[in-house]
Amino acid sequence: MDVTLIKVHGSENDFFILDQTKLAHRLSEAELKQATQQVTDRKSGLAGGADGVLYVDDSSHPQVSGKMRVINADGSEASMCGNGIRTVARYLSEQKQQTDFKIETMYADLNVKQAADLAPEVKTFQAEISPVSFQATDLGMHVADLTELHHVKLPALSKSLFFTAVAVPNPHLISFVDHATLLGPELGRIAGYLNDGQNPYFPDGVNVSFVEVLGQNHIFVRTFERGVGFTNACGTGMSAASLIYVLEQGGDFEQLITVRNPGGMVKTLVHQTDTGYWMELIGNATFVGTATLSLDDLLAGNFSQTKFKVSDEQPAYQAFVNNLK
Ligand SMILES: N[C@H](CCC[C@H](N)C(=O)O)C(=O)O
Repeated sequence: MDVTLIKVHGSENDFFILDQTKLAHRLSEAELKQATQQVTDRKSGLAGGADGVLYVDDSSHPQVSGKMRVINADGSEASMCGNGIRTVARYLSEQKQQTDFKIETMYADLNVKQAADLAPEVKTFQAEISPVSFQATDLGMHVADLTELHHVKLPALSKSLFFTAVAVPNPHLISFVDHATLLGPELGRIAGYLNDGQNPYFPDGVNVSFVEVLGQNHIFVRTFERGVGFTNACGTGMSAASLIYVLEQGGDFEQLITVRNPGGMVKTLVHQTDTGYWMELIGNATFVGTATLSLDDLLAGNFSQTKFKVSDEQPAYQAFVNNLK
């Protein structure tokens, strides 16, 4: 059985899209994990590897155009991927000739829509990021007897930093830092510990982001992702950071927030309802190239004979990034 993989990225947080509806039969859970670990490997994987694989399927929910499952590079499954859902939205938009529709994810059917291009030839989509929860039970967090973590010091992690934890719905730990700390070793040290599988605070791991405020409604987010490590950007991390920026650091509800990241830039909007919060994440959905190979080769990690057909989109994205101030 042949499989087609599309290499995509949102802010250079890169993935392969695998549309299971095109297969003769669905992959087993073990095959999903093995295929992901093989194809994403930065040394031996396909086309330089990736941060994860986005598996697309039909949704059984009414008025929902498709379903997305997120498997991290280490084979663990996540409930959501903000950069990834924008690329899946573009894929489904082109498959189904729709521009405003819903995608089923683990905990919610999320609204997605095509947005005005952020720059010439930079295809742009926006996605609803929700549900949002501060509950320790939704975060897989065990910090003393705290049920929520809002701007608190955790001496076991750092003598000086303050942390807020939020699920969107995947788990995020957010800390606002100065420029030197943003770029320094602390993020890797703290996140490496919280994702070691042994620590008592986040036994299942957590995405950790350091955030620097650059100006009003202008932040920089650097993330160490659960199941991956450092990535060029984390869509749910940037959305979570935007929410905490509004709640704790003077950001504005309902105003576009410019979020810089090592891979580029996205825009976010933070909304408040009478029951809580939700965000919108607006950013590129770049298709880098495609490859078709046998499932056996994918599962075995045999990519040496695989033809990867590069698209013409990356130069436009690079020009967009080069023009960012
Ligand atoms: N590593 C994340 C999933 C991918 C999220 C990130 N790539 C994004 O764009 O939101 C987790 O395990 O929760």
